[in-house]
Amino acid sequence: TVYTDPSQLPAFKKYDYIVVGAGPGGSVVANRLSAKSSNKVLLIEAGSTTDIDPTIDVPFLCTGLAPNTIVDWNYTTVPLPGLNGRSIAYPRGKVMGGSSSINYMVWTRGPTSDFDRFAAVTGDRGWSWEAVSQIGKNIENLVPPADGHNTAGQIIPSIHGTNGPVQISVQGYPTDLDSRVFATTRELPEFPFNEDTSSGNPLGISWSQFSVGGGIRYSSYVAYIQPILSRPNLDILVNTQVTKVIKTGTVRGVPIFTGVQFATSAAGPFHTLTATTEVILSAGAINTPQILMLSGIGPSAQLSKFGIKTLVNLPDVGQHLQDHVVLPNVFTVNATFTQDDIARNATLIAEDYEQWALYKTGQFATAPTAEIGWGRIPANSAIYRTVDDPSSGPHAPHFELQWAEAFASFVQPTPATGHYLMFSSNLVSPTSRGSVTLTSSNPFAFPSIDTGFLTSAFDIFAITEAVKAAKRFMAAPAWKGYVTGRYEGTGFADANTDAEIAEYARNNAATVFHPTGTAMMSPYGANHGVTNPDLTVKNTLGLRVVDASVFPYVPAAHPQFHVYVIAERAAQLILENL
Ligand SMILES: Cc1cc2nc3c(=O)[nH]c(=O)nc-3n(C[C@H](O)[C@H](O)[C@H](O)COP(=O)(O)OP(=O)(O)OC[C@H]3O[C@@H](n4cnc5c(N)ncnc54)[C@H](O)[C@@H]3O)c2cc1C
Repeated sequence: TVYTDPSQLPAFKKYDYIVVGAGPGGSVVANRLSAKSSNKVLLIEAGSTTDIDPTIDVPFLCTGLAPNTIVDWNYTTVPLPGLNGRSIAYPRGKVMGGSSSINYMVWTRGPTSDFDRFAAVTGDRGWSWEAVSQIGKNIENLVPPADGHNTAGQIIPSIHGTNGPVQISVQGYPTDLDSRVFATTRELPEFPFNEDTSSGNPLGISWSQFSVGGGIRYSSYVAYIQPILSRPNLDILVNTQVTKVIKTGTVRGVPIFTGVQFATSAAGPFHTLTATTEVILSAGAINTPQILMLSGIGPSAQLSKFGIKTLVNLPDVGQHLQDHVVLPNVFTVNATFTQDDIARNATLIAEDYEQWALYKTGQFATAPTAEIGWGRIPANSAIYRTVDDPSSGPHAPHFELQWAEAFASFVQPTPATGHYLMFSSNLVSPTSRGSVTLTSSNPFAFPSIDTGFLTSAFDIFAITEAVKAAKRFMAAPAWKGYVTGRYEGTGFADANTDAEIAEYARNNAATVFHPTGTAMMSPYGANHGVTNPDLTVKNTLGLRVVDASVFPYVPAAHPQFHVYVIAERAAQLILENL
């Protein structure tokens, strides 16, 4: 049953598990635990059902879902020193499916060494690539792209699953841009073609894969919750924010946290419920640490500042926030049609929408970004004289390259005329780390988010190298006559020296929306970290975190796949314990 207000919950109902948050983490856990009919599961989500915005389903319209919408938490960061003091929008999905309902649907698996590093730093081989790769495959259902084109040579089907809940597909409707990108891979040996960057060795350039199937977005809601709405042992409570977890007892001095408090506004009323077995926090990398701290689980110095009694002193709650930096480099192009023309033409939008609504085909049935590439800074770079390579291994990327046939900027509005190509340089192995801290003991007050972007020597070096790589790429013969210049409005046209490129990066960079690490895993018994390798919260009982907060390092990839992986394994661990 889906309840839209806490007052609707029948008083007699008891739950074995209460899952907080319906993003990829919470959706998977709620599904897998309720697959066993004797488990009674309650899933609580702060946002509403997805029908609040029908464009959620439309892949092409993803960029309109945030910031400043009803399906976004509408956070902004603090002024970021590395971005010349700019505060940036920090979208997080607030709707069933969480951020997977508003994300850009890019589907990537990181390098094998990322998972092996998780295993190494947690002391749990269960997180190694070898151990999780089958779990990952079982999540996927590879289907044809929306235009049904032959994808031979654009993906290696044998490494993907075909029976899992999340439909994935190669980008649809190839364009001129695609031919030029792949022509460049033949012209410049520095940028090799990689038939499938999800193989565990992502280096090189490939067709993009998306969590899109049959022309619609496959969010965690569509994949994991919608198909099981009729399960009698699963209840879902939407529009309701969990304000803290509650200590319900103690075993040999260890506090049990199986209670939750929730409300729809700061004015209350505040309701409570106790799970008979476990509470699973899947509120995402910003809200999970906020809930922990509001509950008295976190750095005691910070908690006492807001009059919150420390029940479990865990200094790393909210710390070690790691995210990827996006820097959209805009080129002007000699074209008669780019995606810019769609945004400027209401008739075209209406037509494309109608085609999508009727047939789930056409421009709107595919995501707006095109190819994807992953690269490393040269091994003989000067930076290595002072800094160790922060990547997880020799096949792990430092930066990502991504194309779209349109203007894109986080600081400039789209110009009313002209045709553009966006070629972003993203930093995916940052050494900078930030934090999520409380601003108040009021659970409805926004936490303070500091991403720490571009505050380390390595990060500014790597983003500068990534811009230079993008420039070399676009100087290949394949772009002759098409690319007419670098866009002036963002300062890109004048970013020539390393110092100028660094300044241009500080003025234009934003987030790829991949926060992780704020409840990071560490070995059992370690006095750092927040969660154990089985994702239980240290020095507690009955409480687990299953979401992007637990990664000790941000994956060098778009992370949704990785969140599904940790959630599938977490569900296995919970079920095995019974
Ligand atoms: C704009 C955007 C674009 C992105 N693009 C991509 C992409 O192309 N590819 C990719 O791989 N990744 C992408 N990501 C990242 C990816 O979506 C996230 O890593 C992933 O969704 C994280 O899953 P999660 O379960 O940890 O948290 P979330 O998906 O954020 O889910 C958390 C859920 O918990 C709910 N919640 C929070 N607090 C409470 C509370 N107190 N009580 C009740 N419920 C609560 C939230 O409303 C939300 O529904 C993008 C993210 C965004 C925001």
